[in-house]
Amino acid sequence: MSEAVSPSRVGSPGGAGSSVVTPMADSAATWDADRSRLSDGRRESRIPDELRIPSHVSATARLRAWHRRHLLREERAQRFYARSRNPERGLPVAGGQAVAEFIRSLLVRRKGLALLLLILNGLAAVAGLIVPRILGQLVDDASAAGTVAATINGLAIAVMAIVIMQALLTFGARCSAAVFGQDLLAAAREYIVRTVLRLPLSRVESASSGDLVTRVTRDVSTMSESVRWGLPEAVVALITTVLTVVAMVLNSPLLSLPILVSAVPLWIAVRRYFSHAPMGYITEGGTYSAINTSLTESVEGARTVEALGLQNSRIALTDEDIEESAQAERYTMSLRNLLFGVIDIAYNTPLVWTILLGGFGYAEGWVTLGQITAATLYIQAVVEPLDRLISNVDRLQVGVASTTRLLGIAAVPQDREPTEQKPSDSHLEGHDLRFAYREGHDVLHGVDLDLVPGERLAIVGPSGSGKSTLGRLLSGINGPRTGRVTVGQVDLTKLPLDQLRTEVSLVTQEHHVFVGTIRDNIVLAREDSPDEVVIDALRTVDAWDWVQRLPAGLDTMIGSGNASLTPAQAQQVALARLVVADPHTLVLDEATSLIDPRTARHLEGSMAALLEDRTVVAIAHRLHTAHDADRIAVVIDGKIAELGSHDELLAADGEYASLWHAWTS
Ligand SMILES: Nc1ncnc2c1ncn2[C@@H]1O[C@H](COP(=O)(O)OP(=O)(O)OP(=O)(O)O)[C@@H](O)[C@H]1O
Repeated sequence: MSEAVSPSRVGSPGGAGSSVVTPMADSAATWDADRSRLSDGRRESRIPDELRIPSHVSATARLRAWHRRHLLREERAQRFYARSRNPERGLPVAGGQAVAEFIRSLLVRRKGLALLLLILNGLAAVAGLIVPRILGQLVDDASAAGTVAATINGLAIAVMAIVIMQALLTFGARCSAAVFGQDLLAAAREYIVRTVLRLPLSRVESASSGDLVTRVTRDVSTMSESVRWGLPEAVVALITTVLTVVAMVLNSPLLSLPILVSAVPLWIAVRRYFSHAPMGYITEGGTYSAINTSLTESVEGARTVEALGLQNSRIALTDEDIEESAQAERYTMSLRNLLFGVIDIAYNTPLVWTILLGGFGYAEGWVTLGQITAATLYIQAVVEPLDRLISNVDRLQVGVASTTRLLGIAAVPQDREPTEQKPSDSHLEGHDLRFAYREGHDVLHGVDLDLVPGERLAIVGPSGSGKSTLGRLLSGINGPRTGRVTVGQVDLTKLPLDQLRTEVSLVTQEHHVFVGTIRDNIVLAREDSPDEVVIDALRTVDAWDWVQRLPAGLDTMIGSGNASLTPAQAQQVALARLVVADPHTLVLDEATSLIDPRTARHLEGSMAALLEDRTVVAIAHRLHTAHDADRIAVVIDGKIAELGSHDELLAADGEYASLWHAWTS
């Protein structure tokens, strides 16, 4: 007699083997979608041949070709950006206003530290600006007849004292910047962790895991880098630059004309850069997510890739992703090159003009030698902070792009609105349940189900008929499109998640083992559970024997990089976790299918005590599970076609009866 009982699986390899079929079919669909992604032109990574720059052409032709390529990359970045802003296509990207509000909220709470940072940097910058002025005075005094050596010595000592003071102020400013940056970073990280943890499960599942992982790893580290270093450095550089220019004007308005004039092209270049860079960097981040998504899919589906011979298409897909990312990086690189080119010209030319203008002004008696000296020193002095300002602003742009992606996670709409309502009892009821994974494609069509507290209901039906979807709705993972699932008259979607899990829990084949001790893994839902409760739970699921044989017993570290558990043991740990959580209703979706049939029957036997007095909805893939149930719901094409006890359904001689006869014959 076959153990495989889901009607569509009758005749397919039974037991654990059958569980491989569905994932492979699902994965094949994903791979097919990937292949069509390759062929439908959405991926457009390569630069067309006509835009390739031939080797022996004139400089103007090269410049024109470079410009055409730049425009082409810009167009592609715009298209990629538009796609990534579409919330239907995975995790959204936040707008500039949300980023500004986020940064403002971080800064407002650290006003004191931010002010100290500004004051110290301002004083250090002012100290640095006094030195050229004194040196200019020194030149004037030295060139004037009759200046006594004591005056010159006094000025030299003043320069030394100011340089020492500036060094101390700079040191203090850098220390406060580091503290400020670390504090901001910690706050930002806490915010991200909180945000990710409150993501609705239904949205996490529909988002690409590669994208989510890229956001919480690369984007967090990029944002941190720019917050820790980019922001304080940019503030310091900005203060120094502004004060240097002010000092130049105070020293000689005439000699500051060249630097003021060169600010115009610089302003234009910076504006142009700012209007394009955010999109470029967001696109760049999106392409990293795409690479991670393809790689994650390939690694997770390695068996399917091998079984279906998809290696070449996976490699081609990853190549396309990498090429697309390279093009996005080249686009932002050309934006930077353009900006830095203009900056180089903008601050080298004024030096020449200042000296020329200074010579002319000196001859005309408009300026002194000291003013010319101070002006040239100021121009030299403005180069370094200006350079730092621009490169840190660029770093901030990358950080802002990452922040928009991180805040995009927070923009994911919630799928439930928790209220204070408390269920009056443990009566679970579903009424007129309709649900669609894709708009306009309902997979449940008005299901009504009234569970009697304490009953055991088995759901059977062909593959794809909607059994698991119904299970997800009954356990509150997804909210129905229409209708309500209530426990004690309260909608499941109106219960806070931690309360929901003590009312009803879904148990699936995905039994995750977290890194930690066996005890940690079991007390997740009720962290203060004593060891006796943990051991009882392990006994209930028949796991205590093997756990106590482990060298460290309950303290044995499991999860990635530690002692590995067999699938059956991992499932037992997951079930023990559930025993401790103690919900009054359990939805079991293939909960025992990975365990070999004998162990499964044994486990089901030992779970009888747990299941007693609880409402159990078992999505049944072995007909004996259905046979033992109080009632059986036969789901066909998203509707309950039959509902009744084993005997009643056999007597009715419908779908269930024919399944049963096929299984027992
Ligand atoms: N995440 C999803 N996104 C889109 N469609 C989905 C998703 N999950 C399930 N579906 C579709 O919804 C329908 C019902 O699926 P469901 O998994 O509920 O059926 P099932 O009866 O549990 O099947 P099986 O016994 O094979 O697990 C199927 O057509 C399936 O392809």
